[in-house]
Parts: sequence; structure tokens; C-alpha cells
Amino acid sequence: MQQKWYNATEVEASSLIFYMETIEVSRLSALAFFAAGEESYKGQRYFWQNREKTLTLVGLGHAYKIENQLANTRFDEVEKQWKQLTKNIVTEEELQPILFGGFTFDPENTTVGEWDDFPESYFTVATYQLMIRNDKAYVSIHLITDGENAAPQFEELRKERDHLIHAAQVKEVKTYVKPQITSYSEPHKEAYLQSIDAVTAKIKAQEADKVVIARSLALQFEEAVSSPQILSHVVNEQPESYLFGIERNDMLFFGASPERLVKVENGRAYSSCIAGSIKRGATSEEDQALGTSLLQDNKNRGEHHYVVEMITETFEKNCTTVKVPQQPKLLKIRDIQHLYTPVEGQLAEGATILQLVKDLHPTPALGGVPRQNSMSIIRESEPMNRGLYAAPIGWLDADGNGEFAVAIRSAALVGNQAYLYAGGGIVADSEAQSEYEETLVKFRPMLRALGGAVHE
Ligand SMILES: C=C(O[C@@H]1C=C(C(=O)O)C=C[C@H]1O)C(=O)O
Ligand SMILES: [Mg+2]
Repeated sequence: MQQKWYNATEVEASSLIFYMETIEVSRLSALAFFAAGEESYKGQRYFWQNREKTLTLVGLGHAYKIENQLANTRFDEVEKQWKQLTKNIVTEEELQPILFGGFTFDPENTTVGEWDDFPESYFTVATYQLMIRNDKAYVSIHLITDGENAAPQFEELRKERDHLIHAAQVKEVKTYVKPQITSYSEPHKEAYLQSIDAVTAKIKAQEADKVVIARSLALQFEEAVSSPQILSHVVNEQPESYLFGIERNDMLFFGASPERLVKVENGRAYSSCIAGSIKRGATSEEDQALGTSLLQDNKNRGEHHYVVEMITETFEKNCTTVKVPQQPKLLKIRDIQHLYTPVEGQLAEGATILQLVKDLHPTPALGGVPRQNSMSIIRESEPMNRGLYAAPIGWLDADGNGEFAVAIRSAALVGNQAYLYAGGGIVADSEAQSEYEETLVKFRPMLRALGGAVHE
């Protein structure tokens, strides 16, 4: 697994020139722009929408890649390379270039599977980037080169840009059918149930306070499923979450997550503590009753408390002032309700979004407490590699702004196969059967998008 191929991209970034040109375009469908890249940029695309739907990003093609197989130093390495690369920017615009990507959940996990050739850090600068912000749409071209022949290259890129915009504007926005599932399996279901009992016993024996244990669900389809097809369903069905899709070679990793890891805007940092769950009710009365019982439930308040404590401490280390409400609220999304506490602070001098990602990941919402013990227990207990599931995914610019979601409610799609991931926070009084049911609810957003039966 420890390949050395990433060196290929680590050319002397300082000798490279970063050209960027942005035009404003009349509003077009982000999905149609993504789909316009189906032939030429498949395997090199991304899609992102924040929860508020005030920012949409689509990337087609790779102007530059930052990949590495490092463990602890991966965050610093990406930050260093991005700084180098954005030192020599040639642009007339106010818009900043954007680096989009993610860090895997655990670089020390060695379990083989669908994530085998995925690097521990995977970031790209798109050749063509669509940004929809404040109701305006912009398309940028990025070209990163040593400067030789930049002008004719740029001319070619402009032609292709116009072609992509045209295709996205004039083609009807397609309505995609749902894929046909030919097989559904919950691999290692028994092992999962046993691991919950085993982990609960470890917590009772004080080997850890909280450990998040996850499992996967595997689907097969009649034929290969396309990325725009799946993203279109996610966009329609999950409007209240972060929506993301990131392609690498023949994999699409996608999801609809309610959870913010960190956002930085003009020197202020924001995070969210989301842990503790209950299903939605069939009627509004039942829904409210379930919500009230979640707010009062000791086991769920325990799961939540560890997250608030850790994120608050991390913010105190990186910020001059920190604001945290005393009590959690309810966060209701289509299939589930969670306990939710927002955290915000004023970034201290020198603190950056990637430093916050490094310090926050994994929070006890996806790892556990204490961090090292819980990570070892996860490695021993889960017969899978989480890859980007439960990991930081998002963007940053060259000005220090950016946002990372925690990639939960997510799945990896490879040709005609999909792997869906879900887990839950295990504490001393967790019960295997109810944790199992909690994961079934958490699979629903991906299962629904992929054409699976979801009993509403
Ligand atoms: C682990 C997941 O979600 C996390 C675990 C939760 C819980 O156990 O209550 C709630 C939200 C997330 O912090 C997941 O969705 O897979
Ligand atoms: Mg839970």
C-alpha cells in the first residue's frame, strides 16, 4: 500500500505558474455542468453543496493534484504544497482558486477492499470549476504550468470551457431513473452485533469511554451506475445536508451529511457537535415526543457530551474566544434526528483551517474517547477500511477560508457495486440490537438514492 507514486505530482511547485481566469455565466444547473463532463472528465470530477445551499462547486478535470500516503504529517504536507502552489498566481479576478478533496479516516488501517489504491490525502484543483454563490454563477479555468506555451494552451481551454457551458445550458436537465438492485447484503452482520457487545464490555472495563463502530452494506446493480444519475437523486432527496460527490478513477464517493467538521470565514471558525440519534416520527406529535425523549436520554446525552468536550477544547487551543451553548438542540433531517451543539470561535494568529482539521479529526462523533485507544479498538473491531467515510471532505482557498464536512451518510460506488457505510457511538450502556437499528436508519439516504427499498 505504501506506494511512492505521489512523488510524480510533487514537481517543484515553486517554479510553476498558476493561471486562473473566471467568467460570470447565466445561471445553469450544477448537475448539468457535472454531467457535461461525463465523456472527457469521468473519474476527475467533484460536486459540493453546503447545507445552506449558498455555495455550490463543481470541478471537471485536474489542473493539479495533491496526493500523499502520509499518516500524521499529511495535513501539513497538503497545506505546504497548497501554499507553494498559490504563491505564483496570475489572475485579474477577485475570486480565489479552490482546492477540493479529502483525507481518509485512518491512514493506519491496512484492511484490503474497495479503498486499496486510494491515497490518504486526495486533493485537486479542477481544470474547469463552476461556482454558484449568492445566486451568481462563475466558471473558472485553472492552468498550472511552468509557463512554456501557456498562451496557446489557454486558448484551447477557453474553447472547451465554452463548449461545457453551452452543453450545460442547452441540454435538458435529465431525469434519471433509479438503478436496479440485483443483490443486497449486510456482510459481517453477526460480527458487527458481537463487536458491539465486546466494545461495550471494553468500555465497562475502562479501556475507553466511547468508541464509534461502523459497518457496511453492499449492493450490486444490473448495470454500471453513473455519477450524475446518483447525484441527481441525492440532490433531490436530501436538501438539508452537505451534498458531495468526489470521483477518483472508477470510484464515486458520495453522500449527504448533516455534520460540519469546520468552516473558516474571515477569521472566524465554526464547528458542529452532532451525536445522539433517534428516528423521525410518523406524525408530528410522535416526532416531537421522540425528539423530547432524545433530549432527555442519558445514553445519548453521554454520546453527545464527549463530542462537545473535545471540540470545545480544540477550539480553545486554536481560538482567542469560543462560544458554546450549554445545552444541545435537536437537528432534524429527513430520516433521523440528532442532538446538536454548534461551536464557534475567533481564530488565533497562525491557526488555519487545515490545522483545525488536523486537530479535530477524528472527533469523538466518529472516533472516540480517548482518541488513540478508540482508534485501536476500531481497527481491531471493524472488518473493513472506512476510506473517506467519517473523514474530512471539503475545500479551501488561498485566503484561508474553507469548509470541511464529516463524510457520513456516504457510500462508495464502483461500477455496478456500491458500499454504504454507517455507524454509531458506543458507550457503556449501548445495546447491540438498537445500535444495529440506528445504522439501518443511517443507511437510508444512500439506499434511497441507489434505488433500495426504504420503508418510510
Ligand atoms: C457514525 C455516524 O454518525 C455519527 C454517530 C451518531 C450517533 O451514534 O448517534 C450521530 C451522528 C454522527 O456523529 C454515521 O452516520 O455513520
Ligand atoms: Mg448513537
